[in-house]
Amino acid sequence: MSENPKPQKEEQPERPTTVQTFVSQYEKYYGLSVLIAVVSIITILIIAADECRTCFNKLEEAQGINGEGLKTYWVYGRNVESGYLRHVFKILDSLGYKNEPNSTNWDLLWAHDYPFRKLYPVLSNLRPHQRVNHFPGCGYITNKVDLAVSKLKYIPPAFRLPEDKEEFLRYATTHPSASFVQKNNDHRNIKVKNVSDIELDSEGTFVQEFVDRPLLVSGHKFDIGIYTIITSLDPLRVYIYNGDALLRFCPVKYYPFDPQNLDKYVVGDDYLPIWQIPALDYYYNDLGFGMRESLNAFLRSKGQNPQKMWDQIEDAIRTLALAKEPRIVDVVNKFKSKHNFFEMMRIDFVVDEDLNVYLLEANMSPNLSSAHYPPNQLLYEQVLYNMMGLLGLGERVRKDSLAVRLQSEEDMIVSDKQLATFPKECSSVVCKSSCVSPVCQLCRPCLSWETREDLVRAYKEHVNRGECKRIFPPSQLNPGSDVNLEEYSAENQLHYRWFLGKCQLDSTWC
Ligand SMILES: Nc1ncnc2c1ncn2[C@@H]1O[C@H](COP(=O)(O)OP(=O)(O)OP(=O)(O)O)[C@@H](O)[C@H]1O
Repeated sequence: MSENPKPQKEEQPERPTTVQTFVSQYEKYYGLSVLIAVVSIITILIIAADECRTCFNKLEEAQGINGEGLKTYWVYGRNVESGYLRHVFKILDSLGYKNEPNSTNWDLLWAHDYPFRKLYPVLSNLRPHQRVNHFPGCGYITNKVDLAVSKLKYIPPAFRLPEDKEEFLRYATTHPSASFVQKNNDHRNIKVKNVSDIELDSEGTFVQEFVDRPLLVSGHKFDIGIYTIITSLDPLRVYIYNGDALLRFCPVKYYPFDPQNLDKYVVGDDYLPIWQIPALDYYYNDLGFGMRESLNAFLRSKGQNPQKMWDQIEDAIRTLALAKEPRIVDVVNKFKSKHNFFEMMRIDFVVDEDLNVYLLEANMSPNLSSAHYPPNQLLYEQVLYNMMGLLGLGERVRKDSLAVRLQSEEDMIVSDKQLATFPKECSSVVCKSSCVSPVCQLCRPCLSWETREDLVRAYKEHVNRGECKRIFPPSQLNPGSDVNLEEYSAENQLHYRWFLGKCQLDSTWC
């Protein structure tokens, strides 16, 4: 034995066979491949995650979430910088909106001018939550000629010239005591004329019977402007701002009447404001009544019943909206969804000595600037505030966008039980077995998705209506509204019935 043993001979590896070489090579490359695959998958995942984040950001952007927690609006109109929309901006600001001039992701477009021709590519493809303050085709109501010659109840007879010249002359012959005003589309410079002075061949004009014997206050003729909001077409829902009305007086006393003196019978830009009318001074200036209540108090003091006048005004608005609805719907149908649009206009009336009401004009973008008459600021802001509330543009639930977020939030605001009506009928055998009967159509199993959505909107409007009053569907308590369901479209009949059902459960819906 040697003391220093030789280190054992290292075991020599066995020399590999061809197959073994192949397997070993394969394992080497396989390991590498797995490594490459794993690295690739991780890379793909990282890129995908990043993409997802971008997508999500884009989605948020598309929904109008701007990270600052503010809803956004966009303005369309000429010379907006001059400030005539100041009160609109103020209300939007207080409701948590910010102006986004360069974005397409706005929640609300406030258009002072008719926007649908110039902005058709944008407005024909709106996202569900985006709202615009006009309906495409609203001109069927607000265009002066269209309105005047529509031969509707409450509108003084009017004739398009030169087309209806013969008809006009026949009318003038059979109504020898009538006098007329000739107007054009811009309506300016109207003047009472004898039939012989009317320019019968003047293109683009119309002639309208003049409402004589107007109701006077302190000797002044006046008109009444009613702020009217159409929230939906097909089914139709129309509201008025019921907190007040705009009363504008002619600057010069009506009698002795002189057709040459327009200040006696035309309410112009420099009208006499209510706070300068002696007979209303106590009600308006001392008691703090609004314009509407001041007039009511004045009429009552003369032994007249003002309700006669307001009932006719509501009926006139209802009649007008119902008559024009189908034509506006035809235009709206060229757009992606009718639910993007609403309308707020001011409809002007004159009243005669017997409190008969005449509808003269519907202004598409009524003046909301108090620059000329600063005390009107409160009226304009209250009209806007109540209108925004009604339309859900100033919801109580704080949102970054008008886009719907959580279903649970929506359910909290309105769920099936709020929409349920006619409990007895809906649990009857008839409604259990079929949806044919008109009332059964409102029971939950029979409600289409689209109808349910309409009812959700109607419900929200009712609870958010503030000082707005529903004019259509008409109140079931209003004796002035003789409802003839046959004259309504199927959608409007269904909607009317639902309001009737709500009214039977809770009188605030009547
Ligand atoms: N047919 C009529 N009968 C009696 N008065 C009329 C008639 N048409 C117009 N007027 C008077 O002339 C005023 C202005 O007419 P209208 O509203 O038709 O035109 P406008 O110049 O566009 O007015 P606005 O400033 O209200 O837009 C009315 O407020 C009313 O006092």
